[in-house]
Amino acid sequence: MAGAGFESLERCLEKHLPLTDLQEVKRILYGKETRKLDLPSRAFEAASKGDFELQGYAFQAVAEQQRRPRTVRMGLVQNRTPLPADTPVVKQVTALHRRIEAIVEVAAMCGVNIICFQEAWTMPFAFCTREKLPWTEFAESAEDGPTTKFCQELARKHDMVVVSPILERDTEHGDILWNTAVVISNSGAILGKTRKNHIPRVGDFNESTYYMEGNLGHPVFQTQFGRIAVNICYGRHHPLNWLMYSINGAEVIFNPSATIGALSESLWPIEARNAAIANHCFTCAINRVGEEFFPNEFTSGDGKKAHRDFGYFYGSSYVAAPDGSRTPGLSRNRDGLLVTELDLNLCRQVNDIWGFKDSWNSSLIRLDLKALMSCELDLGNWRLLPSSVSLECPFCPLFLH
Ligand SMILES: NC(=O)NCCC(=O)O
Repeated sequence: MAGAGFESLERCLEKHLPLTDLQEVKRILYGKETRKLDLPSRAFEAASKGDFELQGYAFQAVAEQQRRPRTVRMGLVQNRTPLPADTPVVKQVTALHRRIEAIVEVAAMCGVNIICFQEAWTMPFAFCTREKLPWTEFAESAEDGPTTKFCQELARKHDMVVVSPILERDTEHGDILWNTAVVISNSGAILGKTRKNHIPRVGDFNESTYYMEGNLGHPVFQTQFGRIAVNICYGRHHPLNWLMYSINGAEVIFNPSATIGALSESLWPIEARNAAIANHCFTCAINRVGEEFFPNEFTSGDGKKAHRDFGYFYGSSYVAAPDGSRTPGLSRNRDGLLVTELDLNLCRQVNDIWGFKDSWNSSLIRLDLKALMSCELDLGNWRLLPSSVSLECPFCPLFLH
């Protein structure tokens, strides 16, 4: 399996295909071409100085007579952990804050309205080890931990919504851990938080040693720039998860991830993109970059020899649109910022053409009415919760309100 030596699928195609073939291959593989964004030269200079990649693309919607375009710019950040995993915890967190601060400065130059970082961005992805200390020391309060305060400053300074996926310690409720994303308004206020709904138990992804499946359902956050949701990493393999965020009104669903080539690289271009198509929304898939080594060897009960590394995190962050088109990916081997301009009107335009969600939406409305009117339900596997209008599916974290 290729590591850092293989830069990206796009570079490989561009290097080896004649131009006319390349255009056809891209049309079939990537859908309607995204326009390259004209980003300021000082942003490219700052990115080059900071040694990270900067790419920008725009998706287009048709001009409507009665709605103005709802144009917003998204920033997706992928990065390696700058310091070795055995460096003191606070030093690692501080180094990551400095790195992200520099990338967010460039995002601001590019007019980004909403920025999202990778899963558990303040730490190495140490859950493979199954050791508790020092890794649990990376956990912070979602409400007033140092990383949330740092992101609130960024949000205020740059007038930017910040989506900050962290390892959360819920100090108000028994000090337990969660895999959480904090959503911070461009005013600096905390809009809320959302928790990873599906926890992997595959290969070295031993996350269930640390935290449970999320208990916050599928919240959607109304920001000044549109309605957003966060489907954390492993949640992207579960179509009903994307569906619920979309039914709850999300126009853009972020998928901050940490995943390795040997496990998921062939699924990566398909899953978030398919979710954008199936749910008539934009999806933003973000993955970390590079290799991380841990002080002690570990195994995961799968017959593999004891090892100290997680494997190769292949970056390749991208954005997909409801019409099935997508941006090229960031590279597999460099830190990067992907700036994407979206017209959110495209969600409804594609919904009107394909209508994939219409049957879901109409049946949900019927369920709500039935629950409200009689509270007598015959819904197979669904059961009525005390609120009388909420239904819970026993097989997956689906809640209907
Ligand atoms: N972080 C995480 O959930 N990874 C699981 C592996 C995958 O989803 O590709």
